[in-house]
Amino acid sequence: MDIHCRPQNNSFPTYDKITGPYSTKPYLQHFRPIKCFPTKSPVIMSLLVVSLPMVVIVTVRYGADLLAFCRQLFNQAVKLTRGHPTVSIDKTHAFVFSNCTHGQVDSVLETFHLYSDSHPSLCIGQEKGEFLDEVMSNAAPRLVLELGMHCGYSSVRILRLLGPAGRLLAVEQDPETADKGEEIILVAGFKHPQFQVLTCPSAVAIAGLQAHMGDAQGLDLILMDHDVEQYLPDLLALEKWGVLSPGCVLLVNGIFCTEARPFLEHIQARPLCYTQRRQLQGLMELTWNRASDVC
Ligand SMILES: C[S@@+](CC[C@H](N)C(=O)[O-])C[C@H]1O[C@@H](n2cnc3c(N)ncnc32)[C@H](O)[C@@H]1O
Repeated sequence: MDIHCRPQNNSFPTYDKITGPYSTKPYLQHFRPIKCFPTKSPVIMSLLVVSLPMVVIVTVRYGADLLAFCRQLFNQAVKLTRGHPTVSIDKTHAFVFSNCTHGQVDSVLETFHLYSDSHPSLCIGQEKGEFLDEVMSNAAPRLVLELGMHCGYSSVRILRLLGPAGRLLAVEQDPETADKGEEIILVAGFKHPQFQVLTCPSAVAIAGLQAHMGDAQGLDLILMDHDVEQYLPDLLALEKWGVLSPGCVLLVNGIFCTEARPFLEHIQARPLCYTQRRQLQGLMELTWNRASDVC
């Protein structure tokens, strides 16, 4: 294919609709045809024919990954240039509410991911979310307590893996955040008998927990993702009120924070009561061995 380059004397030609660009006779002398694609070469042509299917296969197979990678790079660059803006519950809620498909739980989670790709977010996110999924699938809990509901991301993850008899008690101390989180849970398609939002500080929720447990014998899984300084007092209160069922799984986020040290010292000093299991990026899985008399 031949193309024409700009005229040397900068007197750029007008576009002639009938004969096409740069082809009217008076201007022809200004242009020097250049061969930009030697299509007549059989070697190049056969290379093209051979490589084209490979390009198509690679694009189909890895196109989404490549796109996601490029998007992440772009978002990181945007974050760097913008500095460190603060987390906005209103913006998180508005984005998820107006961009997800209502009633489709996967769409709600994907929209959260999309938002946190380019905005600061407090949600545990996809990687830890998948870890939470695994723990949920293994434990098959009946009653789950979530401390720190925020905008409902982890609540939605938990609810979608609960069995038909399963229930979630989600605690959030900030009333506005609790309303927004609850709305997102409803948008994801969950109904009120499946979950209850307790709008109060964790200590208050734990003290009154028995009233919300229904016919459940105890808590089977607890996600702690609220105030790290509150982890130990809340664990002690849970022990005191006797609401942990034998084998109860604790998923505790932010375990590397210095504020989490008293909590870690407590469980490490009681190896008969607590078994430390897996850990991912500061999200630690523990089990409570109530069977032991010492606990
Ligand atoms: C890190 S966010 C939770 C994120 C959530 N787990 C998720 O992945 O979507 C922490 C939330 O805990 C709440 N919070 C902090 N201290 C609390 C407390 N003592 N009791 C109840 N909620 C608390 C905050 O208001 C905030 O919304």
